[in-house]
Amino acid sequence: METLARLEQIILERRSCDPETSYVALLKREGRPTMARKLGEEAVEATVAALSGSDEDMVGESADLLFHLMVLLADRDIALADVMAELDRREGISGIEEKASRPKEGETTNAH
Ligand SMILES: N=c1c2ncn([C@@H]3O[C@H](COP(=O)(O)OP(=O)(O)OP(=O)(O)O)[C@@H](O)[C@H]3O)c2ncn1[C@@H]1O[C@H](COP(=O)(O)O)[C@@H](O)[C@H]1O
Repeated sequence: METLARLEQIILERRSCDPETSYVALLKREGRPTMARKLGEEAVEATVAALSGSDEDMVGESADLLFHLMVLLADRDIALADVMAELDRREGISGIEEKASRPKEGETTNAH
């Protein structure tokens, strides 16, 4: 957690650096669609590692995935603390229970 908080600060600082020497600044220059594409690619790579890679592959791809998520959150001006707060809010709520409480397909939340 401390590591992610530090990474968040580093990313905020590096965004305004020279894209020739900073990958974060390069992603900023390329723009949000590139950041989003990279996040998607890293998610796929992590998925492949989970299914057929070594533990080392899985660790590496997970780190890439978290890094690119943090870059995108920074670009959206969303604080890591907000994501952590959402996870805290969900603590103790079973995913099964939460899914079952959603409106069924065809149902609307507004009674007319
Ligand atoms: N944690 C990371 C980090 N993890 C992954 N990466 C980079 O993310 C990229 C991952 O992309 P790929 O695996 O797809 O590699 P690739 O195929 O070469 O990339 P593309 O050609 O597809 O763009 C690589 O360039 C990695 O070096 C990271 N780059 C930076 N950081 C952190 O961000 C800090 C600031 O970095 P700079 O802005 O580069 O100074 C660093 O000190 C680190 O703390």
